[in-house]
Amino acid sequence: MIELRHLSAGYRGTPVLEDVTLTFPTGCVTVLLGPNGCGKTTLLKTALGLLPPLSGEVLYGGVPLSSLSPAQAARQAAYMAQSRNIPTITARRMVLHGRFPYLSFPRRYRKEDFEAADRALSAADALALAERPMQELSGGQRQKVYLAMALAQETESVFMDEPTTWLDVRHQLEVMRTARALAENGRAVVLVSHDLCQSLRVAGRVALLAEGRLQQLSAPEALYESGALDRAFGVRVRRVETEGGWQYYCEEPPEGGVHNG
Ligand SMILES: Nc1ncnc2c1ncn2[C@@H]1O[C@H](COP(=O)(O)OP(=O)(O)OP(=O)(O)O)[C@@H](O)[C@H]1O
Repeated sequence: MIELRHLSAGYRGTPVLEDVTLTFPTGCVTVLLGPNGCGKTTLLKTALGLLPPLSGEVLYGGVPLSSLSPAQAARQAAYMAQSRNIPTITARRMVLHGRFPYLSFPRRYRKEDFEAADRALSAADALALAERPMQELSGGQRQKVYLAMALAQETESVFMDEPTTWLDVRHQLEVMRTARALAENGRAVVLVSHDLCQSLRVAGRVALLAEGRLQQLSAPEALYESGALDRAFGVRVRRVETEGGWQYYCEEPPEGGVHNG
């Protein structure tokens, strides 16, 4: 399990987030929610060791991340990043990059790496794209390949930064279903999304970040009932009960805005 202890994260000594204590348990989708620029990506990158903490600790299974090699860390946590350069390779080669942490010198893929890559392509509904060059794929198709690359890493924790960007509604729902299925199969899924309504439906727990702090960590229903979402986003979040459970939606704030307390 990955754990953040009194973590301050930011750039060049200036914190974006301070004193965040949070665990990402297995079997659960933890969604990070918060307004633009509140530090969601900064927190993910710090938890993954891509950005050094300003203070506090990141622990992987009780071991400080700073004491692990990049390959050891990458066998525990995979990252589906928000944007990246598009290399001139096929989708299958891209997904095989997810196997790097398992290769020893000389880096030659084994049969099991090809099998893991194809399992991941299949789970991300991207097997049909395997031989296509990345450069020729649409934004949504590429997004599926990046998801497959993260899955091919076969880690206990999977971090996804806005994984539904570029996807049409059906594929957005599929990615959310995949996130939930990964958690049901015992993984820890950490998801950043701007789709408040989908996030509240998929989350086991929501960490609400705003004003440089972790404001609240709770189940979606409790977070909704607290009114903290309305205050953080300056909207009115509403919900209706349907056969499929709660459906959330947002309305304009009342005149005069949403007040604290
Ligand atoms: N490389 C960087 N150097 C300096 N400041 C940065 C850097 N990257 C991000 N920031 C700043 O850190 C703050 C948090 O950015 P971050 O990308 O973590 O926010 P976010 O919550 O993920 O935002 P969004 O919802 O818009 O994607 C912002 O003020 C941003 O300008």
